[in-house]
Amino acid sequence: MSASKPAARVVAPPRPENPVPALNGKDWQEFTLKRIVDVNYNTKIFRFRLPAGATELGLPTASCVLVRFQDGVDAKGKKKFVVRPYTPLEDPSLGVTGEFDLLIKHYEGGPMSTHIFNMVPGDKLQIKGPIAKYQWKKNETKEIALIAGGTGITPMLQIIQRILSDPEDMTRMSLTFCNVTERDILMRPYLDSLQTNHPNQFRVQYLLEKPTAGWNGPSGLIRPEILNRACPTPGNGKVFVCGPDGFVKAICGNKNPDLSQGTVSGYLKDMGYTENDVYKF
Ligand SMILES: Cc1cc2nc3c(=O)[nH]c(=O)nc-3n(C[C@H](O)[C@H](O)[C@H](O)COP(=O)(O)OP(=O)(O)OC[C@H]3O[C@@H](n4cnc5c(N)ncnc54)[C@H](O)[C@@H]3O)c2cc1C
Repeated sequence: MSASKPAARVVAPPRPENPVPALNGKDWQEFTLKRIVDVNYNTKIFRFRLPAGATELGLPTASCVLVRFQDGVDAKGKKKFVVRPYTPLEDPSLGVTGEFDLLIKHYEGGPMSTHIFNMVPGDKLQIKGPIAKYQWKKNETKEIALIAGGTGITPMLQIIQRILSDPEDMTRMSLTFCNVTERDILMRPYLDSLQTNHPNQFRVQYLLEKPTAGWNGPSGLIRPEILNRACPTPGNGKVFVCGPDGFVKAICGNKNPDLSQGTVSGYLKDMGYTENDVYKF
């Protein structure tokens, strides 16, 4: 990929000079669901309205939020809550949209995803944050690889959008998006359009575990040959990894139980990458 900046950019209106963030890091706040957008057979986008006065959600890239709903009371009459982390789909601080999106996959019997899938526009959800995961700094490296499995695409989207929206950020990105079948690929038209509009800066490869007839991309499980195609050479860029535990474990080893990064193991270690080269979401 060449370093020249393409003309077309991610559609993001300019950030106001004095942004007012909705999130304050400590309080649970209620956000009203505005719209639901179908993505595929098990995943939808839930679009929430920012509260009056806020111009952005207030997330550093890349961060997640905590979501909760009350699930009855305990024996002492104290409220019980189900709490889960989610990664807003795009970085709302990129522009004044008055709203933000959560991309959520439904897990059969999963309390939070079932609760959210039962919501209708006008319903409210309690959200707290942000929880900063990785503090992206423009041009901190020339090249990055983003390796995502399933809904692990969400923090990658924050990084991609942050970089493509900043005319001064020349970082080149390679996304490897791994899914079970073709219909599991989330946001594919959007990702393809980014590749078309930013050919010098963004490329995507899809890997399917169980491809159907006619699939002419790579198939099988993630493995060094696929990673080799995507990753900068060790020491020359960063590799971001996000997905189910078994996926992350095979690629670079899981995070520690206290959620610190831990050492790099798995394929990336075998390929020569160290803790400096890898970030696990
Ligand atoms: C930092 C972080 C950010 C996240 N961001 C998102 C996001 O943007 N969108 C999104 O849809 N989810 C995201 N998740 C997962 C989310 O927090 C919940 O775990 C998920 O929605 C299931 O919650 P639940 O209460 O419905 O089901 P649970 O009762 O928690 O789980 C139901 C079943 O699904 C399985 N399961 C749960 N989560 C996963 C997973 N990620 N991969 C594979 N199997 C899983 C469980 O093992 C269980 O069998 C994120 C998780 C983390 C840790």
